[in-house]
Amino acid sequence: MPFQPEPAYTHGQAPRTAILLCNLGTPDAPTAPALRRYLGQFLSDQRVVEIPKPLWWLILHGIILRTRPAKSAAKYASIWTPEGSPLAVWTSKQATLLRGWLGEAGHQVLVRHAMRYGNPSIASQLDALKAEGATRILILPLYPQYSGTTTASVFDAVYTWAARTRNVPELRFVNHYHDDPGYINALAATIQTHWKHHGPPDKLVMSFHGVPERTLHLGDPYHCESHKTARLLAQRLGLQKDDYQVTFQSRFGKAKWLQPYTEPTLIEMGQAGVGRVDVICPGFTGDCLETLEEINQEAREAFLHAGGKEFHYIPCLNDSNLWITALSRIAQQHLGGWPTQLPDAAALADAQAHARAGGAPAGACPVAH
Ligand SMILES: C=CC1=C(C)c2cc3[nH]c(cc4nc(cc5[nH]c(cc1n2)c(C)c5CCC(=O)O)C(CCC(=O)O)=C4C)c(C)c3C=C
Ligand SMILES: [Fe+2]
Ligand SMILES: [Fe+2]
Repeated sequence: MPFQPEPAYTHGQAPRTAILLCNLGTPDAPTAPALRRYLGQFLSDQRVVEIPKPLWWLILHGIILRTRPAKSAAKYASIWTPEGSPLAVWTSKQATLLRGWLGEAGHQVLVRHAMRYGNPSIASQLDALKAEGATRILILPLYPQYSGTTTASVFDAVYTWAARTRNVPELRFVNHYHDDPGYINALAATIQTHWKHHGPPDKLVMSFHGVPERTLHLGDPYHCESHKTARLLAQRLGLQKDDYQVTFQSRFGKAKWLQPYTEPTLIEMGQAGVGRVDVICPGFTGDCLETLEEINQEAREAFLHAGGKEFHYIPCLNDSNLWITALSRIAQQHLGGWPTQLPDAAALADAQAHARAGGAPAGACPVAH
């Protein structure tokens, strides 16, 4: 792909630091055509589905994209809000709050959010940050646990953008924060607040998004990081082994995924006489289809149908103060050494002079402007 032309005045630009919060992405509307576009992009990513391309292309276009979009659209319609898809709403809100939090802490950094699939795309937001003058960009995925299927795929999109960019900003990447004390503390506080009003359940289920089991054997740390999050959270809540259970949800396809599976486990619990379960999804930083529909609707119904008495869904961290505080600390740790103040008056005047001259400072370029 040819490199895009870029304005030459950026040669003399004063440095600015930026953060790009990245999430998975969501369809633009709860309709079959929007779902087809979204799922087509998502499920064509070889990080997500590792089946060899020609065979997978046939299955994806011949079967999945003919049947799944309409079914998924109906599920999305059941959780859609007047502002849009919950995942998009929370992600955008988190970026706005993080900008404010960092500003309060005296850091004048640019903050935007992007989606790996759908809109706003990672490439469009990196272009926008560059146009706003960002010369250093921290890539911060909203996935606490690293997985090749999610985190690395975000990084791929950044590398692809960089590979077609002439003047590449400095880039840093956050791999994970599954054991970050602020993140664990924010989760614990959400649960404790719920228990203050409702008392503790018979069982706390911590449900993480699943991945194919083979990725664990091929070196993906996601399984271990999910279990570490759960262990730290249980410790922080003072729970014993029998008080909680880690499960994996959202299985896709016929292959074996990480076990135990969330819904079958809840059914077993209902059948075994567990009266009340509380379910939290610590791997999701914002509520979305997988938590609001799959857990709070489908899994709830399955548990109650199997004999369970009470099902409490504990929402994701979303816009909680403790979570945004944790996120801003995680960002600040990774910004270490990068200036986070607006350029001083002299640097700005210098940059403006270069911009007016249409190029770099006099004498700094090998050619006259
Ligand atoms: C096909 C394989 C999939 C893998 C591997 C996978 C991993 C994975 N996903 C998330 C987070 C989210 N997934 C969401 C939706 C979703 N996930 C898959 C498939 C895989 N995910 C599909 C097909 C869908 C779309 C919905 C559907 O049609 O069923 C979402 C919600 C998006 C939303 O719009 O609300 C999130 C978030 C993680 C963290 C993860 C691996 C660790
Ligand atoms: Fe997923
Ligand atoms: Fe493990």
